[in-house]
Amino acid sequence: MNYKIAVIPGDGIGPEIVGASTKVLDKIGEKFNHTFNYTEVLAGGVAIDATGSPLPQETVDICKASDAVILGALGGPKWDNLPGDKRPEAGLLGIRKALGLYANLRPAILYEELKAACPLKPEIAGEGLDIMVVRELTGDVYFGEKGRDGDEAAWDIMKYTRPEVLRIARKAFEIAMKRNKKVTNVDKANVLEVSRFWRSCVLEVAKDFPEVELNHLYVDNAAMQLVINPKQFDVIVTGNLFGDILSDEASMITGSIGMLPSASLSDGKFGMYEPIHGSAPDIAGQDKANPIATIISVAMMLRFSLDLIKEADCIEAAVKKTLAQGYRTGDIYSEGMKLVGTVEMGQKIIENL
Ligand SMILES: NC(=O)c1ccc[n+]([C@@H]2O[C@H](COP(=O)([O-])OP(=O)(O)OC[C@H]3O[C@@H](n4cnc5c(N)ncnc54)[C@H](O)[C@@H]3O)[C@@H](O)[C@H]2O)c1
Ligand SMILES: CC(C)[C@H](C(=O)O)[C@@H](O)C(=O)O
Ligand SMILES: [Mg+2]
Repeated sequence: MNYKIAVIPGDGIGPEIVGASTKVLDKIGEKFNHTFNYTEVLAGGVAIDATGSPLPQETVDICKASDAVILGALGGPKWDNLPGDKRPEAGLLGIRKALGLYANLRPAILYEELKAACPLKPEIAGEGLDIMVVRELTGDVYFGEKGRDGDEAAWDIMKYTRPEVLRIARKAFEIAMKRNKKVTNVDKANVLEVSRFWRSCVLEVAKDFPEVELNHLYVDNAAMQLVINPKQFDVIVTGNLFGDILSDEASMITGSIGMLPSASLSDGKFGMYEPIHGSAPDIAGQDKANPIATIISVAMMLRFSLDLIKEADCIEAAVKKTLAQGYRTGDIYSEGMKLVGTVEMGQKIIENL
């Protein structure tokens, strides 16, 4: 089969990690007889430099005409002083919104091989830690009304509508039905009206899933529970802002932010696949970035958007094998392991496909 893939390398380490993952995908194509046709498009800082806009219309059009999108990371210090709507990050929010990608699945899995990189005590992290953070991605304070009154005040309105909450809650319950049938709703319903509303919508959807156990945590408690008892979680469903923060926290439990992939999905098969981390300006261009989050994001693309399950399994198995052989980028390195760069990590994974 032939597949059309839009590729947004972006800024900082973006081109390095995306380069490693498309090489993995090419090898999968060879092995399983598929052709992946890439169209590289601009977004973020590099798009600002080339076109003046963080999200050129051409990028949106090409993404819409593709089967799926792979994104590296957008943003960096060079563009930090631009006004909000001109920043690289506005390009990321814009593409998520334009493609209707309301459900962001961020699986935090602690690989057996990476136990030494997990900062939690072994008895806390335990065996087989596997959490799915389902983050709402096109609403909340990210997309509410914004304003600024000169030097006096500024505001970003936190708002959710009923259809927005119902659809993300449904997604979370459907995912839980295929896992351990437990959903933890995370909000701040003790303080925020928007959270009380969110929770009432989640409760409404829960009625359609009587087999799923539902509990609720306030976000501050959830942040604490993630480090004291992460094994209690199966699926976490939460809003855009809380999900952003909690998924970075969950990523560290897996050893590094360089390990956490994500799928940003709409209702159909289409999706954008992006690591949860950023452009890591501190290590950009130095062959130090861990490409695994992006490579596993590509496996998620094969699984969710292209229905290529064997191929996705093959990538995930190759990543595990490479870790079992002791290869580590700096972020997941521990004593006695073999330190490799981005390129070599990618090559080892390809050899293990
Ligand atoms: N999806 C995205 O495009 C995305 C996500 C988060 C942040 N950002 C942007 O990226 C820029 C930098 O943000 P930040 O520094 O807060 O977060 P970051 O995730 O880029 O980096 C945080 C820390 O994690 C490390 N790190 C991140 N990814 C890594 C990897 N693959 N391998 C090894 N180490 C890795 C970095 O070196 C850094 O020390 C900002 O402009 C921010 O807005 C973009
Ligand atoms: C860069 C930023 C807009 C983005 C977000 O907050 O969604 C990032 O932190 C992420 O987690 O994908
Ligand atoms: Mg984030």
